[in-house]
Amino acid sequence: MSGATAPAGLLEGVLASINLGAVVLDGAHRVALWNDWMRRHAGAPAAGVLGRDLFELYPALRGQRVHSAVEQALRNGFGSLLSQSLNKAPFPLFADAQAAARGERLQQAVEITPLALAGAGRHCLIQISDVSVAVARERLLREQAMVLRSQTFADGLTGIANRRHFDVAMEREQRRAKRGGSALSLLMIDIDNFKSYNDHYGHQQGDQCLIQVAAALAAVLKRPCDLMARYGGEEFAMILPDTDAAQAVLMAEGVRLRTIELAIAHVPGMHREACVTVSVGIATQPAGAALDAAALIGAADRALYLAKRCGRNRVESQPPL
Ligand SMILES: Nc1nc2c(ncn2[C@@H]2O[C@H](COP(=O)(O)OP(=O)(O)OP(=O)(O)O)[C@@H](O)[C@H]2O)c(=O)[nH]1
Repeated sequence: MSGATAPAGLLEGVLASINLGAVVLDGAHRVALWNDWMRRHAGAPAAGVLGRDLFELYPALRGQRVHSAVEQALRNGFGSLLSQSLNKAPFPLFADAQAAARGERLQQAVEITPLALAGAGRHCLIQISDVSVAVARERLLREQAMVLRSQTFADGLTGIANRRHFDVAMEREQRRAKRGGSALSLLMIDIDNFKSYNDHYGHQQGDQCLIQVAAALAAVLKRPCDLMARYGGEEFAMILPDTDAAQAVLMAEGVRLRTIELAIAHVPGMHREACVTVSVGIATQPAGAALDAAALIGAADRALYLAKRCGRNRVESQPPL
């Protein structure tokens, strides 16, 4: 052992300087130590709290995780680390007076450790660290992840679900329909003679037309479980869970009429109607049938092809094979 002795006041200096709240309680929850960090963030000088029961100072802590962890430490000698996700800010501690006025507490990580002090019975040490920066960073990362996730599932031009989203939703709804023995319908929707529209008005106006049609068709859907996606260039798809063949025809007719209502002028002479129209192919998996997604998509594609062959601006159905 070296003979070096600590300078006087070393412990007090350390306690006053550490970037951490340090509180010591005796066996009756009375505050035996309250460091300078606590004075700054709780707005309470040590003199006002020493000797007082912590749970009288902060009655809101009674019955909470901090309370039971203190009891555990004092009665059983077990320490606890309170999970930040469950105990975001148990103590009324604030970065500064403005944050206190706004009621914005520091995010806290709290550790409670039993202390065996010779001749003084069991005490416990509560250490509180400010984890606000880490929590804010975590929240930002989570938000960014959500934005990225929504971007990977949204079509860049129209903002509706993209093909990847469609594929995932189709598999999910197919499984759900099989499990629940319910019907599932799929509509394939294609803008008629869109090549002429693009060639005549230009690609930019073509894009505007796609945006308008996508928004109008998405508004036809009323139930949260329905999904409208951009399937390819000028082709859209609608997944309609719990929808039988007759209901699917009604939806498809709604889609066709809604497009006409937009009254977007088509190229004179290149299209039978004066305005932009769509053809719709329908396929339905009847309640109780066990099909796969490819069979339903294949049938809706055939139905769409039939609608095009029969003159466009119409609705056709085909049975899945
Ligand atoms: N402006 C624009 N045009 C697109 C986009 N994606 C696909 N297209 C165009 O959509 C047109 C599709 O043409 P076709 O597949 O020949 O079909 P169509 O002219 O609509 O004829 P039918 O489907 O038989 O009625 C092509 O001219 C593509 O260039 C897009 O994102 N923006």
